[in-house]
Amino acid sequence: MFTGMAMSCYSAIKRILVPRLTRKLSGCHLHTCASTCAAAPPDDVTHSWLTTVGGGTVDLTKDESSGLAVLTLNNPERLNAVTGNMMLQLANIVNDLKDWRNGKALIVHGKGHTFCPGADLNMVRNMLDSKQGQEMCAFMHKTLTELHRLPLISVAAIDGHAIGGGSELCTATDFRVMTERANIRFIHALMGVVPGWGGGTRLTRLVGRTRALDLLSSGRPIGPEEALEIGLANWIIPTGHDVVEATAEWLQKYTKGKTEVVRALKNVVVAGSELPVEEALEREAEQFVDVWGGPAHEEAILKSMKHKK
Ligand SMILES: CCCC(=O)SCCNC(=O)CCNC(=O)[C@H](O)C(C)(C)COP(=O)(O)OP(=O)(O)OC[C@H]1O[C@@H](n2cnc3c(N)ncnc32)[C@H](O)[C@@H]1OP(=O)(O)O
Repeated sequence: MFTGMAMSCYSAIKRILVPRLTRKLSGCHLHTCASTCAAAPPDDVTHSWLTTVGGGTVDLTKDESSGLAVLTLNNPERLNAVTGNMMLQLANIVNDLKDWRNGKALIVHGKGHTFCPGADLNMVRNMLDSKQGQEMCAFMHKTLTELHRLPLISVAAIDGHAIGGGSELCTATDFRVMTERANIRFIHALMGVVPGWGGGTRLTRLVGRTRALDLLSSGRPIGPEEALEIGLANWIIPTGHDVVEATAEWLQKYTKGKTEVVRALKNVVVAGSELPVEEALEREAEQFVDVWGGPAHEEAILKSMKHKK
């Protein structure tokens, strides 16, 4: 009997603790899952030529008290096309945001009245050899996957064009808001390629198989009304408002809670949408334990409030 009990204790410990320890030891959490890491080339290989393609910057401002970060693609002469240098800066910013403990939300937008027309075509023209294409794709694929998994509620604020890689970038946030004059365009097929920054997969999950195939294979622009109707966009920014300010105000309904609760909720949703169900359920339980009895929970229980609205 003792042996039987010991065995069942052992298997329970093995089932619950070993995967957690393994994850901790390997440093593999939601941001850096092994499958995505495997897609990327060694960093030094890609960095060596990405640094040679300059122009533009990616800027980040972080407000420690509200927990809101604003990421700006800043290459307005080329409508914020993404150069190699900007790809590296974007990856560094995503890494920085992973460790930002006060972070609750992120707005991604483009400088001037446009979002992003994808990769810098001047760069793309010089890298038609498939090895560089593969390296650039793997680098952006990893960066945007990690952006998508950040424990922050993220929104792409789209004014003007989101084309090619720009349309892929806007699928890497949790929400998309658009101005009346904005359009999202998966132009890839008309350029003789398919999405390579993870946007094809994210689009399919967002709008479903048939609609994704329609948008990807036609390469037609999608305006704000249609984007809203098919669930690609979540709000239309009223004309005449500052895009970032209006988006920050719109976001507030999602970020009223305490930082740890907002972050835990995002982690639950990432796990629920990406992991096999048993693993996702385990992650959800872990996030629950993390916030149970915490300051937000204690405050709410002590107030014993009624939720009438
Ligand atoms: C896996 C990733 C794959 C990719 O992302 S590949 C890139 C796909 N993107 C594209 O093909 C978009 C190309 N651009 C366009 O179609 C048009 O510029 C666009 C966005 C409709 C805007 O048209 P307009 O409003 O008439 O503006 P415009 O054409 O005069 O552009 C203003 C300046 O911006 C430049 N620009 C636009 N998109 C760019 C890009 N992707 N790379 C490099 N430069 C780009 C454009 O060349 C022009 O510069 P300039 O005034 O000629 O010096």
